[in-house]
Amino acid sequence: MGVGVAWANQVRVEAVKTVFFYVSIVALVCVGYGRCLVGRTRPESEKRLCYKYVWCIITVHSVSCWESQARPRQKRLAELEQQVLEKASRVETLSRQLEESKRHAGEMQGQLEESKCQQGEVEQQLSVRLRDCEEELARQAARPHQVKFVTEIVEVESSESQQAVAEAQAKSAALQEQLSLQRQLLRELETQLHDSQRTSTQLRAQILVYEGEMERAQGQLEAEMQNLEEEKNRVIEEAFIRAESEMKAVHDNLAGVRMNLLTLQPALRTLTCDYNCLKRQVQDFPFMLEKAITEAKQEICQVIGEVSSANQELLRKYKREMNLRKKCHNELVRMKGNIRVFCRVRPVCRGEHDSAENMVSFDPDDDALLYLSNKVKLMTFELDKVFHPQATQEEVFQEVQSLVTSCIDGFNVCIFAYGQTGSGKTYTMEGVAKDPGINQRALRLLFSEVTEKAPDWDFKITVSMVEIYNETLRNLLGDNQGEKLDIKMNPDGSGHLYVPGLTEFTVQSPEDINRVFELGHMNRATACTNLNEHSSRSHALLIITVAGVNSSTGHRTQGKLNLVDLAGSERIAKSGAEGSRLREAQCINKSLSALGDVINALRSRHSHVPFRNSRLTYLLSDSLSGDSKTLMMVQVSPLVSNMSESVCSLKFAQRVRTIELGNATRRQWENSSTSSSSAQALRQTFPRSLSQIWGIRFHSVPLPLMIQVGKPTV
Ligand SMILES: Nc1ncnc2c1ncn2[C@@H]1O[C@H](COP(=O)(O)OP(=O)(O)OP(=O)(O)O)[C@@H](O)[C@H]1O
Repeated sequence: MGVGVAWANQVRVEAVKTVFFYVSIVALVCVGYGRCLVGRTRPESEKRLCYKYVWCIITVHSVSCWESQARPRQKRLAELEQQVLEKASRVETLSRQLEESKRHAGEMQGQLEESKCQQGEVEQQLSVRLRDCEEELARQAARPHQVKFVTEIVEVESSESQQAVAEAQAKSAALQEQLSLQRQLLRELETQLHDSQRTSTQLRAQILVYEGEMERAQGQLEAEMQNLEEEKNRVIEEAFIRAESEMKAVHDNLAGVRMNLLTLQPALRTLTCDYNCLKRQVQDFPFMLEKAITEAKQEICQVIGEVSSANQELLRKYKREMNLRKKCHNELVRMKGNIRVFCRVRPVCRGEHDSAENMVSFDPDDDALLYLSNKVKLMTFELDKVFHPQATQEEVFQEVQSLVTSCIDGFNVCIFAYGQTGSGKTYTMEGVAKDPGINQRALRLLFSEVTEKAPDWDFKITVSMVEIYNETLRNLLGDNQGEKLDIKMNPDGSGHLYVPGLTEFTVQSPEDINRVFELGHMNRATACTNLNEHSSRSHALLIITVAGVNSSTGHRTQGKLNLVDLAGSERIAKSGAEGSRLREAQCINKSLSALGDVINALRSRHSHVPFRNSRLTYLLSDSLSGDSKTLMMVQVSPLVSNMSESVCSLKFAQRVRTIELGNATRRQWENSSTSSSSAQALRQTFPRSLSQIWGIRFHSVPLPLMIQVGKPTV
């Protein structure tokens, strides 16, 4: 039953598989047909090939299907045959058992017959003996006289008769005993007979049971054999029918495949033809490729030639534009003035009780105006830019960074911090560790700028640090702090100055920048007992040289940036210095005066510029002349007690600034008595608002005065 269900399941699974296969084939054909429809441009031979391919798949699958269905049937047939063999062997075993039982029953019957026979014989013997004994007894009984006689005789012949009686009695007892034994034996034989009869009855019943069972088993076996035979015949018949139909289908498919093969041949011929054509093309390809490469090379060469001539043209234009840009820049700087003056008012420091609330004030609308008021009057100072006490280091640097970067373009730049002691010069230039000043920020900016230009330009940044104390030059990056440096004319005949023995440190990474400042600060500190006091009385110079070469044009630039923290500018009279302090103050005064003279002479286009009047101006001579740019950062203390020094510093700054306004046109106005009134008239023609809108600034000091300014008084 279970086998039948499994068989049915398997047939069902096969049927599902077949249906699925045919559905997928139909889908494949549909897709193929759809593609053929879409790609109508495909050759007919390809379509035919596609159909043939599908037919082949169907044929192969049908054969494999038939095989896969025949395989389980054969297996089932083998199982049935195995079952028949098993049943046959069981029937044989049962027959053998039956034979055995029959033989056993025969034996038992034989034994029974024998026992009966023996019993008859014994019974017969016993009955004969019994009869003999009874006869004897009867004879004995029938002879009483004889006994009496015998008794008499016994009485006569007593011993003999007594013996004979005793023997007869013993004989009689023995016979009696034998009789009882025979009776017992008879009883036992009767019991055995009963047992044998019972066993025989049982065996017969068992034989009957076995015979019935055998008949039943044989009937079952025959029925099952018949069923199996029928099933086998049916299955064989079915398989035969299916195989026949499948064979027919296979034959049909085969015929189709043959037909397809016949039609494939022309397609194959076409393909072979195409292949030969392609082969010829492949053979020709290297020549075609070579030809194409040669043509492409020629075209590329032509294009390269065109591009290089265009490049040359662009380079020429670029150089022209660069020169123009430089000229424009110079013109712009010239218009703005090569000297710019900023003012920075430091905040009131902790512990300073001298409130400056009313002494310094600012114009909310104009960041170039600063007001100083003492008890009696209010003074107005106009500069290029005024930084109020809250201005950050970053804000200050924002204003000076264009000057700093111009040294990459080959300009010489000087930035001075000027002011009395304690007005914030060192703070502005050096700053503090957490908030560095112009020096560090400038070096970092230059480094990042040249790094950005690195692909086109090869720049080298070198740094030197010197200190001028009592007109003596000291190298702050060198090993020997006691060595005094000299300024000499360069023996190469270039007319430039140089300082023999001055250390030049090449900056190659941002870490180098930190190293330079640490070393400079350390060397400056080791050379003096009180750094603060010492720094007030000496000028500190950071000299940065930026030299670059353009890798494509070979164009070279060299610019120098001088960052100068000047010594304190307080008046000797007020400080009341004596001895060494007096000499220090005189030296400071001398160098600051010389700086004023140089600026004055430069802006006045004097034929002689007194650079040699101090070490400071002599050292900076190449950075102050020509197209160089100068920024003076005037530091002002907000304290009332520093009022007079603040006024002096601001007056000096303003004079410096007004000098630069008298540029090219100043020469015409020099020594002209009308120039003052002309400038005044010009100034009056521009309303202040207009001048602010156009960025043109007029100053409160008359222009001719600028030229008349002599040495700045400090
Ligand atoms: N803008 C500022 N913000 C905060 N503190 C400042 C500022 N400017 C100056 N100071 C502080 O004022 C004090 C004096 O400044 P600094 O030492 O820079 O003056 P200096 O002009 O260099 O003096 P010296 O000529 O003696 O060297 C310092 O403690 C400094 O930190």
